[in-house]
Amino acid sequence: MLHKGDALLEVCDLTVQFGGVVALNEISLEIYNQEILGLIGPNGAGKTTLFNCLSRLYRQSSGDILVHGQSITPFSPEDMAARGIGRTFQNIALFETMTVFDNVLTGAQFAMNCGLAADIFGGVKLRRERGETRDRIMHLLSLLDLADIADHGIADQNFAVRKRIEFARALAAKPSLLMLDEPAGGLNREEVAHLEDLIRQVRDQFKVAVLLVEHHLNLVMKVSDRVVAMDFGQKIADGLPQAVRAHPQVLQAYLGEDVA
Ligand SMILES: Nc1ncnc2c1ncn2[C@@H]1O[C@H](COP(=O)(O)OP(=O)(O)OP(=O)(O)O)[C@@H](O)[C@H]1O
Repeated sequence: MLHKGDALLEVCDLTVQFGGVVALNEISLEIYNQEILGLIGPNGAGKTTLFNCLSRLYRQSSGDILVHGQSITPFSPEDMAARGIGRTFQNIALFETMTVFDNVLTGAQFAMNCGLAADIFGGVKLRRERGETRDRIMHLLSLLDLADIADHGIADQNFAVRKRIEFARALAAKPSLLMLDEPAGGLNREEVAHLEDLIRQVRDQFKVAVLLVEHHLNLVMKVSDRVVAMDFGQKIADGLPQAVRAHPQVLQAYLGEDVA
């Protein structure tokens, strides 16, 4: 049984306003160690705003976010990786001129808080010579079925492969929470099934908690230990996937969409 004291991350009465638009309205939720939390909600519910606030790309108007009980309000996005919060992006931003291996290596550099791009590029050769980092990255690449293309460039890789590379890069930073922003976007049915296995495998092997923001409801319901549903910037349900799926306010929010 999970207790509040075990929370890895706590969102406390968080409000975000863009001019007159209240994107998040006093939302509170917790993420526990090594749990997979799915975050769902129709368009405009506030999922991306919350995600960006957790990454410190956005600043809240009021409320707080705690990681291991400590407020992350003063931190920058670069600080977050060093504090064990990793993320992937909806629109993949990989370094096009670098190899697959070196792209993943940049994630390991973030973990060491070498946030500046200059440090990353300057440090690549040095890092590469360090056996432990290399072995760890090769292990990650194997797990993600990328080992065979470790020395290949990014430019030739298709969308699904790029997503796995981004996944590997986020894990290279040794996060305790991995935030996945619509990882199923643009994937076919087979690739989504693979992603489902991958998310569980990653949680089990790397002992990370996972926050999964996703429109693909079947994936969320299958893979998550717990699901939080949002609508109009508020939390409308929080519980086991089947209970959230059947929740009247969730059904109402998704009226006309295939949630049941
Ligand atoms: N940068 C911004 N400036 C102004 N309004 C914004 C900004 N970002 C989000 N919003 C507004 O905040 C509300 C929540 O948007 P958000 O993108 O967080 O929802 P979402 O649940 O991620 O939606 P989607 O599933 O379509 O990505 C919406 O009304 C949106 O128009």
